[in-house]
Amino acid sequence: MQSTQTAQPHRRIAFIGAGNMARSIISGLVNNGYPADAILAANPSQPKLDRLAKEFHIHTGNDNLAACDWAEVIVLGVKPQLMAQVCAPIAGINLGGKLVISIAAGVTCDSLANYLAQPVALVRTMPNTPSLLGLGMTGLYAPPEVSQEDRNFAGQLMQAVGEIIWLDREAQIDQVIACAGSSPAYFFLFMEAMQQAAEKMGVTAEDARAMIQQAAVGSAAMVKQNPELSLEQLRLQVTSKGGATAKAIEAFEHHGLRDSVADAMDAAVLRAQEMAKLF
Ligand SMILES: NC(=O)C1=CN([C@@H]2O[C@H](COP(=O)(O)OP(=O)(O)OC[C@H]3O[C@@H](n4cnc5c(N)ncnc54)[C@H](OP(=O)(O)O)[C@@H]3O)[C@@H](O)[C@H]2O)C=CC1
Ligand SMILES: O=C(O)[C@@H]1CCC=N1
Repeated sequence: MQSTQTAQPHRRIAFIGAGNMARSIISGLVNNGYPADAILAANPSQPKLDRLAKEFHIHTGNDNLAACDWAEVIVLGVKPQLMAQVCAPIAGINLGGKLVISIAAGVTCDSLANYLAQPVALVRTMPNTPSLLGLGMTGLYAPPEVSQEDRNFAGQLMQAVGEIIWLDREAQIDQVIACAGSSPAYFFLFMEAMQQAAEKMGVTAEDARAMIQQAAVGSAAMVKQNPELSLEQLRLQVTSKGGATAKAIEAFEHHGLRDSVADAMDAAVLRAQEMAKLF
């Protein structure tokens, strides 16, 4: 895995599918100064497009083919199970000179190349929703034939919404799903469980959320700002011998938190591998 940073010119980007993830990336791009005039979102239902147009002043439309014709870079942002159906008409366009970036989980480069039915410059990415705030984490993989210029553009694009990691092997995309694509949901679940427990103790939902979210933000910042400290060391700094935290940690370990986390991450990888066979 390696990262890259080379300034790239702005190219016209069409997002095919304007759902949660596309919206996160578009928001991050525009907020980072990518020209709104060079971005188009295509989606079947209008309300999402209206919201994007109003907030980010990008082009919008319902015609995927017109969007792909206009674009120099096509970002496929539909659900994996819709990918074949969405790509079928796009395969009729000459994609020569265009770059196609997929954000879909579980759709391989081979499947995408088959769906698009022509030699095409493809980059597979696995972003996550914190991209909305410019705090995303994206893994990228490109087959060997993809040019350095296209790799640089895809890397630069995703760097506009957070950090990136280039992957040497496509299978590593599934590890990125387990570690970063899906993991915001794990953290939300953990905070949700904490909030429920706090409410059971009699803390108001509002106070519980205020305390938990600030503790989460502070903890993440401590991790980032202290790269010389292991996660274990950071945990031990909180865990006074014979104190309250020690008892809480003991309860987590007793209930097998580590095994639960490992099982959950294995399940995410397994499902991504299953999807790759299905879609
Ligand atoms: N959400 C996440 O955290 C992450 C998601 N991903 C990947 O991103 C992709 C999108 O996920 P997500 O944004 O969550 O899903 P959403 O359902 O929010 O977005 C998918 C969008 O595709 C649109 N769509 C459906 N049919 C078509 C069509 N024929 N042409 C154009 N657009 C169409 C839908 O429109 P409508 O609603 O109007 O039907 C919807 O807006 C998935 O492949 C997923 O694997 C990757 C990383 C993280
Ligand atoms: O759940 C999913 O399949 C997608 C991939 C990572 C986050 N959402």
